Amino acid sequence: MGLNIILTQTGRRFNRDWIFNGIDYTFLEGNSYAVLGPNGSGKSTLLQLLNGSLTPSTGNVKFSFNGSDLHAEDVYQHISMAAPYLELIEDFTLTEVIDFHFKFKPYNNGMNRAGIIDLLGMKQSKHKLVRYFSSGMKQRLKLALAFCSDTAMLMLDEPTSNLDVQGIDWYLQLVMQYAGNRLIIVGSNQLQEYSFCTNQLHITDYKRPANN
Ligand SMILES: Nc1ncnc2c1ncn2[C@@H]1O[C@H](COP(=O)(O)OP(=O)(O)OP(=O)(O)O)[C@@H](O)[C@H]1O
Repeated sequence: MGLNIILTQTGRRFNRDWIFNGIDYTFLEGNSYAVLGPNGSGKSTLLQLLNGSLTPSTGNVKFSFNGSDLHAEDVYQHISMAAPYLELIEDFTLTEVIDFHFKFKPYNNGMNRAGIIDLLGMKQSKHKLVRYFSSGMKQRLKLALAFCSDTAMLMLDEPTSNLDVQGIDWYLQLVMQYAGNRLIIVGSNQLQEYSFCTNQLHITDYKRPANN
């Protein structure tokens, strides 16, 4: 399995404001990339282009899966994503959230519901409604769902938001154990959460004015 993404002269604007422009960049299967930049620079916007949920205003975003072209609207099937703006279903219990998620995505090899609850250390909270989880517990749950899904791309926007020091260590363990050989893209401005990435894309390099 493998997902590749090729950007050619890619730019995005909202109304008259160009967020970035002229990105030529290739994201290759099996590699890890950090998308870096200060608050409001356009990291989340670029991640949305890379997961097919937003179209570029100029230039191209081309996806391929196992060597065949993939339509942007089908990319979501091959992605697991964790981000502060993607909400969990608050009216579900932990068990229900896990079962619901894995109706749509397959488990990683050898993983199952009990394995995830173990990984989270949340046996006591199996039947607790997610709305009563702390913000750190919710973040851990989002990360566990993403890492334990068998998908070609792992997309993590601000993966350690709301995590304490132990939570950050726990996240780094997930990276070592469950990242596997997939394409990993991390949107971040905190070294601790992207230092394992072997490639870096700085949004500020693409703040040049647009021609159109
Ligand atoms: N739907 C939208 N309509 C108009 N402007 C938008 C929209 N989405 C994002 N923006 C603007 O685009 C810019 C980039 O936002 P984005 O969320 O991509 O930044 P970011 O680098 O992820 O920021 P942060 O680190 O704070 O999460 C901001 O100025 C934001 O206001």
